[in-house]
Amino acid sequence: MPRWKLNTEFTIDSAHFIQGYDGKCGRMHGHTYKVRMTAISTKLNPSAYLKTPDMVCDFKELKWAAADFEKGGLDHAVLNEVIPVVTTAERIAEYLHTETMKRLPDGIELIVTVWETENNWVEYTAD
Ligand SMILES: Nc1nc2c(c(=O)[nH]1)N=C([C@H](O)[C@H](O)COP(=O)(O)OP(=O)(O)OP(=O)(O)O)CN2
Ligand SMILES: [Zn+2]
Repeated sequence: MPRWKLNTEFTIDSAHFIQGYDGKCGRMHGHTYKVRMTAISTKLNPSAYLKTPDMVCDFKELKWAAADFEKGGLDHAVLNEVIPVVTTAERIAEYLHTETMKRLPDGIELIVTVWETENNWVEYTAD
């Protein structure tokens, strides 16, 4: 069976602190998070901009979080004010997965990878 693996990467500059963390990460600080979205599908779909079934999904739908906070994304947001759970990289990846899946056609497997620093990253998939 054919299988497409669509990838896009973007960055989000944002502030956060980890509630309950007994150390420096418990204080407000910032990261340039790098995010990779991997969308896997065995069929192609139409999109809001292309009515024929020729995309896994539109890259635009995978990159919504890269937009400015005031335009619905997470760039230049205080993550603690947006994400309703503790803002570890693990939970940020889970949140991005949940919110992105709402924007995608059915039948897509999504993998979200979030780098908090160059050397620290997490990968999230919902099974
Ligand atoms: N499993 C996780 N561990 C930590 C997370 C996380 O999201 N998941 N987050 C943090 C903090 O947000 C912190 O900002 C990161 O700190 P740290 O890894 O210490 O990064 P530094 O670049 O400052 O590293 P140094 O070794 O202190 O220079 C912590 N842990
Ligand atoms: Zn941090």
